[in-house]
Amino acid sequence: MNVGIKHMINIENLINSGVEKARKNKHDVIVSYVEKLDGIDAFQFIHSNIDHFVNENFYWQDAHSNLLIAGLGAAMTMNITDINNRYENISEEWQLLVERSIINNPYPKVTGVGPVLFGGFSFDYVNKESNLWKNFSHGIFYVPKYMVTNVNSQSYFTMNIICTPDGMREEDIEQILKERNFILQNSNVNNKFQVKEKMSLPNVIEKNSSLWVQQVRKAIHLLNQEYAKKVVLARDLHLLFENEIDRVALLQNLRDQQKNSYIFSLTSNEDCFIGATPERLVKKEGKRMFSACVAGSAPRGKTEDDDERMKKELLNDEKNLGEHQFVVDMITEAFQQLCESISKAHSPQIMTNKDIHHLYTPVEGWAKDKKSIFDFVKELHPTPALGGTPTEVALQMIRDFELFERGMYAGPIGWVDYRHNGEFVVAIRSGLIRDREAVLFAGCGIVRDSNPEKEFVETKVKFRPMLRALGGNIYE
Ligand SMILES: C=C(O[C@H]1C=CC=C(C(=O)O)[C@@H]1O)C(=O)O
Repeated sequence: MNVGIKHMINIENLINSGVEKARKNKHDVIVSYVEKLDGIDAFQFIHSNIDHFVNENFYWQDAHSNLLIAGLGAAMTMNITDINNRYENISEEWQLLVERSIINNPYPKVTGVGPVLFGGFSFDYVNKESNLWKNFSHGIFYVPKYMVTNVNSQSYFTMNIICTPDGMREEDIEQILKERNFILQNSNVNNKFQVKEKMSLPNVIEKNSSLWVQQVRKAIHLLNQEYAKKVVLARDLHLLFENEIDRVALLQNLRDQQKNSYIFSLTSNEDCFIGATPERLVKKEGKRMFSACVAGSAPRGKTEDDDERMKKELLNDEKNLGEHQFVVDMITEAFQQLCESISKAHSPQIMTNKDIHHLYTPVEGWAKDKKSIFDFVKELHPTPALGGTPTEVALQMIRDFELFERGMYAGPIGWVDYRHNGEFVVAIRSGLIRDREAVLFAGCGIVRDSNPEKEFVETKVKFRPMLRALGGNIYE
């Protein structure tokens, strides 16, 4: 792999310009340097270097594996301090950072290269203090130090360096260049991934299951009193392993097993939030906006005929269609507010994943001037696929009835690049990994004619992707 001297000189010059600009303007400057490097695979990049960046790394793979982004280290971090203005604050901070950056990108038409902000927001704006989510709090975003983007069969390497008004010493610059070369040499294609040891079988702790069914029953009672129309209630499942969980192996299993899902992983200190979700919240490509209504579910059939029957039944099932329609109405309304024009399918289609079928209605639009991806996230989250209808009543029911703290589960997670394109998904089919423990989450849309026992069975199906990837297949 060519880690060339020419690049080193260019980077050094760029850092010096960054330091000068930072000094002159008395604010931090991000210097971003993009190279096209054949043969670096985003996953390979993560697994070869993760031991040196255990506290800050992320991985993203879209549902068609068209775009893979992997990041290591944090050039800068944005924490959410003011929960009420979280979308606006992150958006403004990002805008400012981009305006103040120096970017050397010979490939300006390529999405997801150069400075990229990756991260997520917690599901609820009212978060109880919880030990489980101590490393994520209300959400976290960071610009990686090193990043690989795989798109359209090409590989790009981005390096982001923060220059402060205090300047940078010669040794620091040398150190940065050394680190870059080390990482690139490590990421060599011959360095094939191997699971270190087979994961031990976990002890799966299914606590509060009958209590959860009771809570769902109580919620249905309230829905029947017209308190709300729909609420999504979730439960947690704890897995305890003998040894520390191999996160790279888990990521690899999700990639192998959940072919048409978005695969995401976000590490903050010793914790990793990871999952394989089928659900896009919003994607921005210039002014083109895409969202997806994904709600209403049926398990896969055991035979092909059975599977076809399941799909047909789902497409005609009143309860599921009703549950789905709340999501369609809400996303359509949000798009009508933020877009100049919109289009959507007239009736739901089927989206099929390894374990489950969903009702699915894509929605598209052309954004009004100056609308950022964060404006869309703010308006869309939480859709009734994750919260309920009406939103605020549903949120209160979730706070009252759920038996765990959602944290980042079901929240928006994703990325935005320096040209303000990006994508956010809803972080379901997910879990939090800490040392030997995994906490998984799964929920269901509850409406007036829901059956609590059937909803419980549906959560089992939704736990399967994470359970299988972790080797704890109690619900197969
Ligand atoms: C809340 C979850 O799923 C949502 C997304 C798709 C279908 C759903 C449903 O059919 O209930 C849920 O609304 C979850 O998987 O944890």
